[in-house]
Formats: sequence, C-alpha cells, structure tokens
Amino acid sequence: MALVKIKVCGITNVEDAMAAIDMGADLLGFNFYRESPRYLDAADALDIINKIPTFVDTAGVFVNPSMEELREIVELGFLNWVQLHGDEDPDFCDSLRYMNCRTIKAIRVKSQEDIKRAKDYYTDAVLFDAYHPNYYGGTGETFDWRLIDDLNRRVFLAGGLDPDNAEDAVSVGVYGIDVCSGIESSPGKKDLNEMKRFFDNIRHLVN
Ligand SMILES: O=C(O)c1ccccc1N[C@@H]1O[C@H](COP(=O)(O)O)[C@@H](O)[C@H]1O
Repeated sequence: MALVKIKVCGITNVEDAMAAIDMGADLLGFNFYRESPRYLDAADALDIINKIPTFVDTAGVFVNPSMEELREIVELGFLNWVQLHGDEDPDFCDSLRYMNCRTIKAIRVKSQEDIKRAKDYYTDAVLFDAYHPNYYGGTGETFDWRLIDDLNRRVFLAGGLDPDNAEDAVSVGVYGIDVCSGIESSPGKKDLNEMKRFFDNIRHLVN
C-alpha cells in the first residue's frame, strides 16, 4: 500500500498482527498504558514482534510515562515509534530527541485550538484523536476532521476509524490513518472480518 500509512493499533496477539500485515498495515501499535484494556507489557510485545516480518514498523503507545519507563522500553530496541497519548508537554517531547526512536504526539481534539497546539510540538509526527473527558484514547469516538488545516507535516488521523468511514479518512489527505477499536470484536481482540472490510474499503485509494 502507498501514499497513506495504515497504522493498526492495540495489537495484543500474533494472529491479529499477522493478519494486519497480510492485509497491508504499515505500522502496528502496542499499548503500554496500564489502564488500557489493550495493555501488554514489553516482554509480551517483544514476543509478538519477534514473530512478525521486520518490514513493518512498530509503535509503542504511552500515556504520561516517566522518562525512566520510556527509556527502559525504547532501549530494548524493538520500537520504531513512540506515541505519546497523554498530557506530555512540548519540553518532554523534545527531550526524547536523543532516543533511538521517532515520536508521535497525540492531541485530543475538542476544537480548532487543539489543532493549533500541534505547532508547539517538534515531534516526527502528530496524531489527532477525538477528545473524551474520561479516557485518553481508544474510545471509538470521532471528531470533526474538517478542523485539520496543516497537511505539511506528518499527521496521523485517529479516533473512531472503522470500515465504514475509512474511505473518508483517507480522503482527508493525511500522512497516516490509525484504526483501533473500530475493527475489534472485544477490547484487545481484532475482528478479522472487520479488519478485512477496513482494508478492502480503502484498497482502491491507496494502491
Ligand atoms: O486503546 C486504548 O485503550 C488507549 C488508551 C490510552 C491512550 C490511547 C489509546 N488508544 C489509541 O487511541 C487512538 C484512537 O483509538 P480508537 O480508534 O478511537 O479506538 C488509537 O491510536 C489507539 O491506539
């Protein structure tokens, strides 16, 4: 697949990882936020990553991690990207610059002001997700994608993507789209039929 990167997030097992790769995923996301129903520890993530082809990128999702926690996992060397999905400020994100990993700052969008905040982050990419008052992510909620106004940097579009809105998401023209709960049968387990439908519905746009 080309032009738009497809990130399948919340991977917790080899079967889902392999299916996502076979269908055309460019990045797989592993969630290291302990309160997530998609949480897995570094050893479990490494176990999955050791069983999949090396040509797919891997991202670790963190929420307000300490620098020590981040460093411990990044130094294991199996992550290509760190996705900061909490309230991390620009200075914290800047201090990751010397880690051997690309960075994605997730911003939860309530209004245009949140989109504007992206310019404060000199990360390799930003990810826009829907705002929810009680959860940091993985909510299945969408936001108004028309608010996205700067496509001159790497932007991932996330939040409530599913097989039925995937085509519209690609049409926004972002660098990458991120799907998680919208192709699950239960939190942490992908529904492979829905995953197939997701990829089938965008194949004509991205090939
Ligand atoms: O999945 C979670 O539980 C989660 C928890 C805390 C931060 C981020 C989380 N998930 C990420 O949120 C976006 C959007 O998810 P969805 O498509 O709305 O389900 C995605 O990057 C998830 O990996």
